Amino acid sequence: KLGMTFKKDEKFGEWYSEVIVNSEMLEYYDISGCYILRPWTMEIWELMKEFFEAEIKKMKVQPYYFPLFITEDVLQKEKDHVEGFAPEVAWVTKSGKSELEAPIAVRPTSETAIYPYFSKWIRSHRDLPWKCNQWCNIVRWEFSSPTPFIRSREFLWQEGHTAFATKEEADEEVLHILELYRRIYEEFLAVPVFKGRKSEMEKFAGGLYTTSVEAFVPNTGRGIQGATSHCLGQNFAKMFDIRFEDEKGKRSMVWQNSWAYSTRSIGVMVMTHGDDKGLVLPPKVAPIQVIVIPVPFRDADTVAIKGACDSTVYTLNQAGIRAELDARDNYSPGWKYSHWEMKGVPLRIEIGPRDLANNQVRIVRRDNGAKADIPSVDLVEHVRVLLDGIQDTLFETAKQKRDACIEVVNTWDEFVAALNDKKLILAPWCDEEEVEKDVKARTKGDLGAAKTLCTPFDQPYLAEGTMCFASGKPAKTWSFWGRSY
Ligand SMILES: O=C1CCCN[C@@H]1CCCn1cnc2cc(F)c(F)cc2c1=O
Ligand SMILES: [Mg+2]
Repeated sequence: KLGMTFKKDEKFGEWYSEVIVNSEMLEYYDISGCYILRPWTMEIWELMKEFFEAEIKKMKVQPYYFPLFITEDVLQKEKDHVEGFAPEVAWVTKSGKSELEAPIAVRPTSETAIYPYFSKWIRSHRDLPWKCNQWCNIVRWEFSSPTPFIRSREFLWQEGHTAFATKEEADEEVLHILELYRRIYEEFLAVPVFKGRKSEMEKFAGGLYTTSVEAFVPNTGRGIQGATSHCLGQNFAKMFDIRFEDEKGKRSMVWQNSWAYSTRSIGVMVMTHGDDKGLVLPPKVAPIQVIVIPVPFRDADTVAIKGACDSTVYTLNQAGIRAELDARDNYSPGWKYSHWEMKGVPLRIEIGPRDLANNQVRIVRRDNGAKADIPSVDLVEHVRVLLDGIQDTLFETAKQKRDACIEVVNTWDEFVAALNDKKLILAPWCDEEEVEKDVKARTKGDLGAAKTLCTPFDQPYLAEGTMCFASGKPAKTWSFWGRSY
């Protein structure tokens, strides 16, 4: 389908749905909250995975695959970690016509599937640090309105689960992984994020503390958790009896972390960069970075043009640039321009008789529409510079837009006004959970309540005597607040 019906700044929800379908990323499915991920998505997912997998391999993280199914007893093992989530768990109760002895859960996360085996495998300090990661699908029967990529009943993620002899080692890894997540968002998806710590209320209940990278969607004024890196402390070691014998023969509980990012990241990228012509892909995650299109003229030498296109694609591929040729004779050049713009391909190269005669190509940027005639001899260098330029421009533009949404507030009235103004709020907070609960209660509404998004590691100066915006008590920290996905 060519051309968009909806505009990003007018009907964001409809625009988003149209972009991901028209760009052939995703197809709707007959089960609510479930979606078909098509090659254009899977190739983006694989490009991110290539980076992340290489980085965790440097950390000696080993690949595993644990079963999709978890017995009821095992899942219930950790009460307070699962209890709040119980409504989201999907259960298998039958096979064919016969009832199962006991219902079996489909994994909503894999702690309870994995940790009994950590208990069995980890015996000595020589087994530590233990580092495990799996790439898999997860099922959570969410009830709030589903949004493709952002909130679905099944999604793909990686989940890392590690164990250490000391807290120091665990703390260090939490931040190392969080930096990888920042890089995935900022260096690959060109999406600006804040690193920070979740509040006691928002953290993973089963853990000691949670860190996250937080993104923001200006169009909806909602924050969104991009990825999480938790320190679990020794909570799960206690529950699952995961102990090791140290050098002196003393048995101690391990210190654990768990960390994940998911296909949600792809949805955030679409929302951030897409425009009214469709998807806009950052080159680092573009399955096709350059599409080459022959522009034949009635009596022009179509064979020579095709030859020039082939050699252009070949030269770019040899240079490690993902280039493809669209020589389909059943579509016009104009149709192809719109089609590949809809799919968000960063650069288009047009080669027609004039280009051939002047031994040049015409290059068009997807992000800003700029056109340039480039001598074929300097092609690779120019394309590399252009791709890097697009990557940087997308990030800087997104960062500028996100920063323009930040509102520093000091009073409740300013907070409410900023919230209704779809702002990302930075406010001084007394860091008390009761106050956080109170803010949630006072901002309940059909758009959802305000909550803390994170306490950013990068703290602005907090002047002596600054009061909490909500309680009037002495503020202890600056925190980001807002509505969220
Ligand atoms: O966020 C991560 C990183 C990867 C491993 N897991 C942690 C914590 C997941 C928190 N969480 C999140 N959602 C859940 C949904 C459920 F239905 C359920 F039974 C349990 C959970 C649940 O534990
Ligand atoms: Mg959830």
